[in-house]
Amino acid sequence: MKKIVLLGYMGCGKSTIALNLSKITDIPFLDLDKCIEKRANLSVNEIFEQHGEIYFRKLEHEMFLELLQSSENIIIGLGGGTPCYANNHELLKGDDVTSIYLKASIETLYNRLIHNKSKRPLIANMEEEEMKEFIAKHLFDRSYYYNHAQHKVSVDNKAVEETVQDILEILA
Ligand SMILES: Nc1ncnc2c1ncn2[C@@H]1O[C@H](COP(=O)(O)OP(=O)(O)OP(=O)(O)O)[C@@H](O)[C@H]1O
Ligand SMILES: O=C(O)C1=C[C@@H](O)[C@@H](O)[C@H](O)C1
Ligand SMILES: [Mg+2]
Repeated sequence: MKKIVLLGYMGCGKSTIALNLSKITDIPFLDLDKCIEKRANLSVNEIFEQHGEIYFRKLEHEMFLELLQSSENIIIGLGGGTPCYANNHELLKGDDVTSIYLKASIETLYNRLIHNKSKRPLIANMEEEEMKEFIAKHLFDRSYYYNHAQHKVSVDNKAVEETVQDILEILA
């Protein structure tokens, strides 16, 4: 069964785009972070605080494998870091997988994340200036993994509907 996998940096719009794509295609959407939270019965923040990031990355890998192995068609919205750990990037090229990197500039990411950082443990406690520098470096490191996606869609200056349309063209 087919899996449409959306990936990219925190705030690039994976959850928002996946939800909209799901409504149009009638393919169910599962958010990997939410699946992990449900399994652990803790929020992502609480998992980081109580068990540490390595524990989170293990859960994340297991849950990603589980979703890929399910017998349903699903849209999977990955966590921002998912492709960068546990060789998860190699899973982006699987036979029944269509993986799409939602590519956003540092500017776009900063402008979105600055209003919405409390639920993202990696940036929750950062000052504005520190955050911009962090995003720039982090995105640079992570791009190698994100670029293993089969397709790339730029999201800068686009409405949600436009990005969804770009994805529908890839899927056609
Ligand atoms: N195309 C868009 N135009 C404007 N704002 C958007 C767009 N897509 C998403 N947003 C906004 O950007 C923020 C981040 O989006 P979203 O939570 O979907 O990102 P994400 O990639 O799932 O992040 P995370 O990795 O942290 O889960 C949200 O507040 C959302 O409303
Ligand atoms: O970019 C990251 O490493 C993360 C992104 C979020 O989706 C969560 O998976 C978690 O906060 C880690
Ligand atoms: Mg999300």
